[in-house]
Amino acid sequence: MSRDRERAQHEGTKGGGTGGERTSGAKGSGTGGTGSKEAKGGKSAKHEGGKGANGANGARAVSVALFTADLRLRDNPVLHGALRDAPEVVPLFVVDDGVRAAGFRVPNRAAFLADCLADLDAALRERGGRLVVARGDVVAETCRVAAAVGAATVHLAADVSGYAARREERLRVALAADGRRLTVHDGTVTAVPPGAIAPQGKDHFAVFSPYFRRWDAMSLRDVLRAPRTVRVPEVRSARLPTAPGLASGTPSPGLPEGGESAARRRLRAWERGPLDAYADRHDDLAGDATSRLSPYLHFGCVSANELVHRARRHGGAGADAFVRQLAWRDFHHQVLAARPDAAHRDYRDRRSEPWRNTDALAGAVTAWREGRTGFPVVDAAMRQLAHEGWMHNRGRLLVASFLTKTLNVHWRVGARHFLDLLVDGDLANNQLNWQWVAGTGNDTRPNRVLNPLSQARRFDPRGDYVRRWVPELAGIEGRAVHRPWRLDADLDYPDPIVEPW
Ligand SMILES: Cc1cc2nc3c(=O)[nH]c(=O)nc-3n(C[C@H](O)[C@H](O)[C@H](O)COP(=O)(O)OP(=O)(O)OC[C@H]3O[C@@H](n4cnc5c(N)ncnc54)[C@H](O)[C@@H]3O)c2cc1C
Repeated sequence: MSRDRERAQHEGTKGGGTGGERTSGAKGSGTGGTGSKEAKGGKSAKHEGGKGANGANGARAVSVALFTADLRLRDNPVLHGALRDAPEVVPLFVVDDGVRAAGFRVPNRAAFLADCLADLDAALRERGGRLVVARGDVVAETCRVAAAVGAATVHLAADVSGYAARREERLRVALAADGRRLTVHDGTVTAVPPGAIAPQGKDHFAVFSPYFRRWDAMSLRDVLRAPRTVRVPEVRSARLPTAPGLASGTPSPGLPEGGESAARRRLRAWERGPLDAYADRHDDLAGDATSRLSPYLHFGCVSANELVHRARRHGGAGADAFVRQLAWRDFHHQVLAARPDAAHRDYRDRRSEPWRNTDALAGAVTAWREGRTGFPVVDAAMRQLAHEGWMHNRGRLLVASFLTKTLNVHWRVGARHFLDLLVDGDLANNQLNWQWVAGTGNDTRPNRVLNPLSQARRFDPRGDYVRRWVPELAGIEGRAVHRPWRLDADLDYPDPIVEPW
């Protein structure tokens, strides 16, 4: 049975709506979906007596909330579940060697992560607790901490990548071997859990529109309050990591501040400001009219579930359009959950053009990376990425089209560069959006090529976005900035690397 099917079957075993949880462990079935009832009758009793873990005999009862992509106190089913289980909780973050080894810890996301952890620790301290930090293999470290405090249960968010699936399985087996349980919470990372909705006889939706119809009709779980107090038992903790301690290299200068507090400030400003005009303005490159919540969603500083609830309450065309974008996020997550290899392999290839040899195009790829293609709107977007670790969605679409459709360079080359820089760099959203643009994903128009010039005229009609990011062209007024090759001016700006069309 696929992971999603299994999850779907057990969806709602506890918690209902989109917030199911699966507990497994002690009895040793080794697979998920045993349901909390069965697991509670398991070997955990051994710990109640043996290690003084559980409250039944009057001893201390402890559980572990393992934070991963849910670095928040509000609306966090993992923390909520751990606190429901036991009066004392270890809020644990493991600086995971596996993430670093896979090349996913890069300076921009490391800087953001360091902010998130500091903010989470401060929020826990306000509530009488603190964040416990460990370093090393996430499974070994979690088991070590659970054993040190005599925890019967570890709580974890369900997540979709192949790495997350392996982590969950390894943790389940290792904890069960030690007589402990793992409870996995759906609806923590996404609003609607992957697999909760699927077409008849299939494990995921490959097309967005029918997915959205079902997604929109789902009743979401209620938003959970942040706990008032968190009691943490005595346990050794490493120091809070700093950005340089998480990844070497210099972060981009214009990164946003990470953490749940910063996410709440951004959310409030977004709701008071651009949200109402989002339906009309979200494609305006210079307008800064999108939420910029993507890094906070990626690290779980705010939950997608809460954002959907709040937007629906807010109402209006802007909020509806915003909810639809959040559904795109869930859509890509359910594809990756069902097809983890889509992170690296074509989901399906319907392109008419073959890929070109990247070595032969090394100069063009470097120009693309550095924002020196000679197409101002492409270069502006690439320079925004380098400076802010973030790029406007319209920019992402057109630079990805330029690389994969105009230069015919494989999408993996562009996706890797994005993952190296994006502070919201996310395996599901990044790889599957790249595939969508490249014509190997779910796009219904696989051979569509975005023309940089017409895109620029449409989405940067006055040229403000280009002038903001390409200082060599800052003196050119109006939309003429989009075609510098037509100007009779001595500009320190490259000629187009391909013939403009
Ligand atoms: C080639 C390419 C690569 C991308 N890589 C990533 C990535 O690594 N991480 C990432 O979070 N998004 C990625 N996106 C999707 C999208 O560009 C960003 O989510 C969006 O620009 C973030 O800005 P925002 O928070 O202001 O978005 P808003 O417009 O305010 O949208 C709200 C939220 O909806 C979600 N969302 C919006 N558009 C999309 C979309 N097309 N697909 C999935 N979710 C979406 C995001 O979580 C976003 O924060 C990529 C898109 C493309 C075309």
